[in-house]
Amino acid sequence: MTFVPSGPLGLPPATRLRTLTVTIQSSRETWLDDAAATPFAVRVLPPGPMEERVSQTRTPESPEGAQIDDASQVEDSQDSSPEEPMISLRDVHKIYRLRGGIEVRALDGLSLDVAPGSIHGIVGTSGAGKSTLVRCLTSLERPTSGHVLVEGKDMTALSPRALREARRRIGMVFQHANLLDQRTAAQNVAYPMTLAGVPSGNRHQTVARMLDLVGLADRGDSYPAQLSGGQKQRVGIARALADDPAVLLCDEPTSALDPETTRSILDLIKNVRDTLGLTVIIITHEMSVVRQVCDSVSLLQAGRIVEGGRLEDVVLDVGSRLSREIVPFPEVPEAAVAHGEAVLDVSITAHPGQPAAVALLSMVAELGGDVAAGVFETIGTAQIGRLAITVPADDVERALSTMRTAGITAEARS
Ligand SMILES: Nc1ncnc2c1ncn2[C@@H]1O[C@H](COP(=O)(O)OP(=O)(O)OP(=O)(O)O)[C@@H](O)[C@H]1O
Repeated sequence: MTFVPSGPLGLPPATRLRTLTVTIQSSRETWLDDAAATPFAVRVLPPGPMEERVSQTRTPESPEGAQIDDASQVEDSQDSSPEEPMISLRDVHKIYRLRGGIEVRALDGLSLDVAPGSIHGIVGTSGAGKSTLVRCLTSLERPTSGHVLVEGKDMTALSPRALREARRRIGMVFQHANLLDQRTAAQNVAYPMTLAGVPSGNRHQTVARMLDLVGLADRGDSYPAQLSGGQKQRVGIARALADDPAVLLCDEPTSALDPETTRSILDLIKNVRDTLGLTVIIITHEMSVVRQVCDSVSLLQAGRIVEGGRLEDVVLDVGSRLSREIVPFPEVPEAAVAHGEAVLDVSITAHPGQPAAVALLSMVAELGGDVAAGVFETIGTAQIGRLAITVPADDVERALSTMRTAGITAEARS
């Protein structure tokens, strides 16, 4: 049993807290080593009879998929003011056609806006379309239809040359840093700039600045084998930042790290967002990542965003799937439930000055129940509590009705 201090939930310091982690299973794939050292990587796809249907994309600016060679032409027509989203996906479809004419709708009308300077989490189960989304965002793949706008530029309408420029505005961080083993940390950070033809004087300055920013100013001469997993990831982040991106796209950036290193890498991501004013997208299956670092979140399911919004709003919508996964109900071992008792799942929310937990606890006491387990989280200015309440099995309906009348969300655990 662990304890939380009192807060807006109005809990006495000795109230039980047990935080659980819910995982959305997701497998990530390998990225080619050399390609991953560039801001964009080639993904190794599973072998199989896959055939991509490439369609012409029609946009208002480029009828029938005409390509625009000068990015500024697009900028003029799609002015990116501060109020505009930094990233905007509009009705994006990605259809793969397998041999035999079978179609896989990897993205199925996905629309999403990400505000400038925000950290946006995208979660979804395996096969939901996360990798396809990453590839469409970075233009490694072209959507079958729809628009992908980054900084107001429609990536689906640019010529190869303009697209190369636009892609440099997106830095990528992967699950594994994928550093080049034969190069030092500094050389790894410099690599994308070398490819982009940045003069060596500027390169050296930028590398020093980036290594300093990620807390590795004194490790520039170290080779990857001499660095810890967290340090390698820091080098990967420095490399992603070296080409001065506006967007940092992080694909499972902490999935291979232990909890403490995860925390420090997320702090770093937050810090670089604050320092450089970046917009960050984090693809993750770890709800702790969403809780710790995201301002907003989207749930991707079967190629569509089915839930999402500001983290605080999402979590306060206690019945939503995202809310239940970000702040899950606590487990209650069968042995902890006495014969003749039933478990109720109860959710409460509170804001500063509006405590809710004490009222609930006295209601539970009146009902002859008890708190078997509880989880409390503070997100922004809101607090949410998930409690497993035991009540006499004969009193379940009365207990549910009493709580619901008091505006408390409660249901019997099946
Ligand atoms: N090149 C391809 N050809 C055919 N189908 C594909 C291709 N790439 C992805 N798919 C299919 O598109 C759907 C979404 O796949 P995607 O890899 O984007 O999911 P994901 O959310 O990244 O999954 P995971 O977390 O397991 O990596 C799946 O049904 C997948 O089989």
